[in-house]
Amino acid sequence: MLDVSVRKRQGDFLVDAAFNSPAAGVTALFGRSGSGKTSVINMVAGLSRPDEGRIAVNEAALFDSAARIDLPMDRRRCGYVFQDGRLFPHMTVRANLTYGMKLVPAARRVIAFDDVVGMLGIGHLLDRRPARLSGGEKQRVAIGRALLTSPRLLLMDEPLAALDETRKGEVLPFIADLPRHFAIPVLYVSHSLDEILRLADTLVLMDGGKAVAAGPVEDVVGALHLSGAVDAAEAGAVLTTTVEAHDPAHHMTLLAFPGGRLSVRRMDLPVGAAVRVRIRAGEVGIGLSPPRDTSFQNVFPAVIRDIGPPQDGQVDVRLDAGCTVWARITTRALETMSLRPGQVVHALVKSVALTRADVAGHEAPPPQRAAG
Ligand SMILES: Nc1ncnc2c1ncn2[C@@H]1O[C@H](COP(=O)(O)OP(=O)(O)OP(=O)(O)O)[C@@H](O)[C@H]1O
Repeated sequence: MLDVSVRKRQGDFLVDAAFNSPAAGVTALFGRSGSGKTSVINMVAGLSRPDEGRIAVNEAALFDSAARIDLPMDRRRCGYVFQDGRLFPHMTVRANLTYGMKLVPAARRVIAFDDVVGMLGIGHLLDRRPARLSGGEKQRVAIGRALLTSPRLLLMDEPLAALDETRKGEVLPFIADLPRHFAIPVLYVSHSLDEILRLADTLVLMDGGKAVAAGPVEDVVGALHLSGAVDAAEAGAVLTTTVEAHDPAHHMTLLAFPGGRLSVRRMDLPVGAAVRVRIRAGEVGIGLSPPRDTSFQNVFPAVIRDIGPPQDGQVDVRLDAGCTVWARITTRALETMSLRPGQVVHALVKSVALTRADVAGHEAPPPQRAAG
């Protein structure tokens, strides 16, 4: 278990954040700029000292003001990957990597050089200096250097933020595989919902210095929708589904979820694989009866739970289809259809975005849009 409960005044800003998460997989700290994400991760690393609180990884206290524990950075055994890599420019990649390793007594080295180099695909770069690496290669080396300190927790503060989309796509699968491959929990700061949906198991939503929600990603995404922590275009639902069957004749795959089935573009995954999908509110409409003449492949019954406040002529409607799905419709449609809470309707899903296909331990494909 990763246990964080910290209080610190920084000028006018008060960090007062408490959350815990399983010390396994990726825990993401998510929130708007200035919400306190970096402040929290820096306190975990030992780069900044809370006024009071407790930080523990699997019962090992790194900081505990009541017990007067404040381990120095090197004894916290946290690997840290920064946004800008921070490699030593005068050293080769090999020297950068072994630098991290030599910081740790040989008896405590549980992660092997060859394993890290092989897993990150950086064997051909070992004799180069950082100036001759691409941004994505630099970040892979920075991750390798952090791993080779055999940390008990890997901290990553926006490690992809400085990369373009292509480079991000290169590095992201490595980060996704880290926790399982090396059995290391990762605490990951990002303000990109796409990244978080690809990577995270647990989501901590930060707002105004506080952790306002924490839990499995699928649960907390509902809170994101309500809190305004994501832009309207990004808001929606995230569901974990299971591959139920393939329809090779139509190049489709059927995904089972609590409300029924979703039909998406064919995925190369075995039946039974767990797949995380995202259904943006703007991609969902509402019908009073199941439409017969439509190209929509994904239509399922649902009950209206809430109708949000109107904004720019649109409202978000919270639907219960065995799990929460949001639909964004016009206020005019709301009035002409006389929609109200408790009513049984049909959700019409225009498209489903696949965000992660390894929830049950399978390889993650690149994100793709699937016609629905
Ligand atoms: N040393 C400091 N002294 C005073 N205020 C600080 C200090 N460090 C951070 N702050 C303030 O604390 C708040 C939270 O900053 P923090 O960097 O933790 O946010 P963040 O969520 O990581 O933001 P971003 O996504 O932009 O990196 C900000 O208002 C910032 O100005």
